[in-house]
Amino acid sequence: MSIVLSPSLLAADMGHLAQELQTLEERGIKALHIDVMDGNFVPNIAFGPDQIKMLRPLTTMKFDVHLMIVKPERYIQTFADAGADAITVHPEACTHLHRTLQIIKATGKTVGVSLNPATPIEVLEYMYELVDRILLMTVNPGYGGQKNIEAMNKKIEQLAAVKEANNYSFEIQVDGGINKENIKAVITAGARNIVIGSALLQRGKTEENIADYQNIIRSIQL
Ligand SMILES: O=C(CO)[C@H](O)[C@H](O)COP(=O)(O)O
Repeated sequence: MSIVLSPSLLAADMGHLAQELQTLEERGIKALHIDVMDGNFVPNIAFGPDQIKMLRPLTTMKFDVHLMIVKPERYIQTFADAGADAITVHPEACTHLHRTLQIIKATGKTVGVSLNPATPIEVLEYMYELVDRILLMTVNPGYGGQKNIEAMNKKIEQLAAVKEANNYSFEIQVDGGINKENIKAVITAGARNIVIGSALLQRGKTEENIADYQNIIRSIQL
């Protein structure tokens, strides 16, 4: 079973960023989740293309860029040029989701779509074949360190059932409040790419945490 662990940059120690990225890479992490927040779609502000551009030469990890911004189509090329490998947008923030997904596709980056907890998966009914990744938010987006909404496990199962029934190729990603206690439940429900911020990037404990998550993942029988 292949599970991707995607540490969230939001929880990184900004004073020692280069070192943090090196630790992640040395421990086998292949993807870094980068939350972009505009203070409008979500109440918080975080990261822009200039920071991503500066980080790009520091690591070979894939940059998985989650755009929590209104009208993301305005910035997709900018983030692609800055070094994103994967770009994810919210239907709740797009006027024309299909067009926005086509714009991402045209950049050659992988195409992701993310749903807030209150948004049902049915909004994606005609989009499933266009996307490489569906990110189910397991908290309301905007802040790291929030409590996981357990009811989202049912939504993960529902999406996994749609994927299985139709043989779709998209990856199911989850983000928000994932920790050592609940990671097994989200994977059992069907998630295969797990974003973790505050319960992974902890100064002095990051290496131990990664080993713990890798062990938990290895122990899961599906
Ligand atoms: O995108 C988020 C909030 O908008 C996530 O919650 C964040 O990336 C992960 O942080 P944590 O694991 O601490 O919940």
